[in-house]
This record gives sequence, structure tokens and C-alpha cells, in this order.
Amino acid sequence: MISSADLTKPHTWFPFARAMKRKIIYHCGPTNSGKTYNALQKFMEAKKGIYCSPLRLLAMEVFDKVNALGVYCSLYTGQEKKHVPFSNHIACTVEMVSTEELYDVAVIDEIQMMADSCRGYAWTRALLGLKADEIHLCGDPSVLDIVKKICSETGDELYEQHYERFKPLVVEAKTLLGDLKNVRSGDCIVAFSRREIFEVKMAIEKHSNHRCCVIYGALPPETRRQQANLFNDQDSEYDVLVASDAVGMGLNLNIRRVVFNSLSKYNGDKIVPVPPSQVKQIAGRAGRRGSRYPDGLTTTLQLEDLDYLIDCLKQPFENVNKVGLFPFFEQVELFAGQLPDISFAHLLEKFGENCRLDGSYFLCRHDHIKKVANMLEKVQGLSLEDRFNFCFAPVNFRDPKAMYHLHRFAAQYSIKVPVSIAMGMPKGSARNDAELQDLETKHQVLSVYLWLSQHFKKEIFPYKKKAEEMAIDIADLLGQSLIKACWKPESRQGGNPRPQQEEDGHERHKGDGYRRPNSLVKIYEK
Ligand SMILES: Nc1ncnc2c1ncn2[C@@H]1O[C@H](COP(=O)(O)OP(=O)(O)OP(=O)(O)O)[C@@H](O)[C@H]1O
Ligand SMILES: [Mg+2]
Repeated sequence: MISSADLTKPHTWFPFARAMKRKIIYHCGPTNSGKTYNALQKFMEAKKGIYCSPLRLLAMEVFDKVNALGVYCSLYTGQEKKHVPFSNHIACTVEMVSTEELYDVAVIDEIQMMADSCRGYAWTRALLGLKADEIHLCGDPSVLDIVKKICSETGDELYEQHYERFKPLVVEAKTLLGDLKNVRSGDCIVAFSRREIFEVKMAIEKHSNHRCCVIYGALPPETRRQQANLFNDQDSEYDVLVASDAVGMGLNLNIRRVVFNSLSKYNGDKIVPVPPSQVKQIAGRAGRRGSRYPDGLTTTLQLEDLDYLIDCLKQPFENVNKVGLFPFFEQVELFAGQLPDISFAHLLEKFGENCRLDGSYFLCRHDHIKKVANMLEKVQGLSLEDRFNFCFAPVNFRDPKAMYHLHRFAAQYSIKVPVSIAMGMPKGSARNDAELQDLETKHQVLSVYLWLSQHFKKEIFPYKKKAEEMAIDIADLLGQSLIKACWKPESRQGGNPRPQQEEDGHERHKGDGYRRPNSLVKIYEK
């Protein structure tokens, strides 16, 4: 009989944070309502502050913005550390936040991600564990109740600050009538697979005078940023953006109208309707304050999708009643003591079956971790802790080449030889989709190398500098390739579109059924 793994009372895991009485300010509201802006003001005014971002791209954006305003700020993500001398401020990705360091002000952006089925634990950990006198949470109202409950357990004071959208989002009932010729300058066409994105780009460039930038999950943040800048730049000829839900979070883009190419997506298993919360978040990208288009519009390509769009926008934010947790290594290690002879993947499975949780928490999905654990099973000489750490490397497990390199890194690490990059630089920008995918994979591999070099002893990953240089060059080549891309996309394995990768937010809410309203509403207020 195995005794259970205890994940109850997670607030007691952070005794130092519990010894403080923290002031928590929840900036609560829909997209484009100034939540992050206001929280960042407090961050910048603080003597010592930390900003926790859902995405590398957003962390980089805050890093640039804050430094440009004269507040020295460092950047800390899984892949890079940019230390700015004399800085007392850090912009980091939420997974990287330290619960050891003391801060005056912390910002946790997109707090509703606590309920994300895969990454939720990182937000929960930040909220429970941050040692900051003042913590600003930014997000929609879906986790407000559960945050209240958590604060009553932790003994922190909670203040709410509610926001409304600066300008209402207007639904265009006309739609594009199924014809991409009807796109206009400032449109962002949203498609949910890489393949669809390139098909849309090709069709628009073939049948109109518009030129398209693209943003999707497999592109490095630097390339996404380059594409976003090109689209935002009024003087460039690139006036249309074709993007996946990778644009859904926090980015400031000059979008006049968000047009949904379709409203269903592959969730890693089957094609499902896009959940309303996500539709709202993406549609909310249109019409940002201070941008060229302060009034936002949204619509669909096909008339038959319009009802679902309106229905999603009308739905109130749902109330989440559980948020994510994942054990620390020490908790897994303690559990492993009872099962000395089983594989790591099996151990994780047993942990999942036997763990006890309080009613407000769920154990985050860890299929990705198990896949890596299985692949590394045969690599001898890795300690339990090494395996645990390798499994968190941000690898796209659907990409066999990337998995091969991760395996190789682990194998070299296990025999304690310096881990090599062993990958040549491409000769130039991509001339077809296969070459483009190759660039994406190469960047992925370098990104994993850089991540490992930050999470393991430096001496074992001595080619960090080289990997950084190569990653910059490849991101650049990807940018150049996208500018001239006009080829038909190829399928990856099996032709299924890929679900979003790690950083782009996972399926958050289940069971959002497809319902059609009877009436058509043209103006939507939130
Ligand atoms: N008081 C303000 N003065 C000037 N600009 C502002 C102000 N408040 C917000 N903005 C600008 O409006 C835009 C939207 O604000 P912000 O990013 O804070 O919205 P948000 O509520 O965090 O949206 P999202 O949910 O999409 O992250 C940003 O470009 C921001 O700089
Ligand atoms: Mg924001």
C-alpha cells in the first residue's frame, strides 16, 4: 500500500511569505482596459520590483519599455538572463520568479492563467510564494473568487480594482462573406493552425494588394516581435496580420479588426470549438488605446460562424473553482522513497493517482513531462533530480528532431562530457516550407540548449554564447523567410495541425459547448 502524496494546504509550503502580511491588489477587467498599465506604474515606482509575465515576448516588451522610461530593469526568462547594472527591477516569465528574494512590489500578469490545465501551477506558486509587500494581479474576473479564498487562507489583504474596456468592441455583422478579398488594412485574420495561417496569407497576397505578417506559436519571440513591428509600422507595406492565438495575450498591436478565419481548433486530440474565454481574449486585441485604431471591430470570415462569435462575446466570464498545482522536486523525491524500482514516468503516474489535494486545487496535466520522461528512460546515470529537471525543458515533443537533440543533450550530460550543440547553421533564409520548418526546429533546439544551460551547471553546457548567437541569427533568418514566404504549407506528422506550444497558453476551460443564440447582436459592450 502506497501512502498518498500530500499536496494539501499549499499555502503552508511558503513559510516566509506566510510570515508577511502582503497587500494584494487585483486589477480585474476585460482586455484592453488598462490593467497591466496601472500595475506597471506601481512596479516602476517601487524601490525593488518584479514583473511576472505569461510569455517571453511580453517580458521582453516590459523590459524594453521600463528601461526606455529610465527605470533600470533586468530580464530573466528560462532561456536568457540580461542583467542591467544597478537595476532593482526584473521582468521575468512567471515560471522563473524567485520565491526567495524580497520585493516591494510584484506584478503577476494574466492571473486567470492559474486555472490553466498545464501551466497553472506557475501562477499559483507565484501568488502563494512571492515575498513582496504589495502584489498586483492583472486579469479577468474568472479567478477573483478563488483568489479571495486563497487570501483568506494566507491572511493577506485583498483589494479589488475593477476596469471597463476603454472603447466597446463592435461586431461587424456583415462578415467577410467567405471571401478573403474583403480584407482591409489593419485586419488581423485569426487561424488556429500553422497550415491555415499560410494558406490565408497566400490567398490574401494572391488576390489583393495587401501584404501579410504572420505570428504563430512555433516562431521565436524575436521573430514574432519583428513581425509585430512590421505590421505596426504605418510606413511598411505589411498592413495585414495573419496570426494564431499566439496574439491572444497582452501584446499591443495596431489592429483595427479581428477576423476569425474559423472558430474551431485542434486541441491535441480532436477538433473542438474555440472556448469563449479565448475568443474574447483574441477579439479584444482589436482597437488598443493609444494605437492607430482606438475603436475595435471583430467579425468572422464565414457568415455561419458569426452567431458563435457573438455568443462567445456575450458570455460572462465563468467562475473558476480550481487552480493548478504541481509538486516541487522534494515532494516527488519523498514519494519516490516508497517506490524505489520504478521508472520516472511511472513514478509520475503513481504520484498523480495517489496525490491528495484540497478542493480549490487540481494537479496540472503533465503528459508533456511524461513523454520526455519516457524518452529519457534508457539514459543511464541521471539522478532523479536530473530527470525531473530535464523533463521541464521547453521542448516541442511533437517534433522528433527536437526530441532527438534533447535526448542527445541528456545522454552527453549523463556521461559528464561537455554537451555540444552539434547542429550547423542554415545557409540562408528558407525557400520552401520544409526549410522554414527546419529553421523553426533549429531555433527550438537552441532554445532548449539555452534553457538547460540556465538550469544545470554552466560547465556542462559550455556553448551557451554560441547557442545565443546562433539563435539570434536563426530568428533573423526566420523573419527574412516570412517576408518572402509564398509557398504552400506542408503537413507535419500525420497532417494534424499542432496545438499551441508551451508558452502560448493551453486549453484553459473545458466543456464550452457550441451554442447558437437566436438573435444577432451587433454591438458588444465588454
Ligand atoms: N492611463 C493610461 N494612459 C496612457 N495609455 C494607457 C493608459 N492605460 C492604458 N494605456 C494603454 O492602453 C493599452 C492597453 O492597456 P493595457 O495593456 O494595460 O490593457 P490590459 O487591460 O492589460 O489588456 P490585456 O488584458 O489585453 O492585457 C496599452 O497600450 C497601454 O499602454
Ligand atoms: Mg494586460
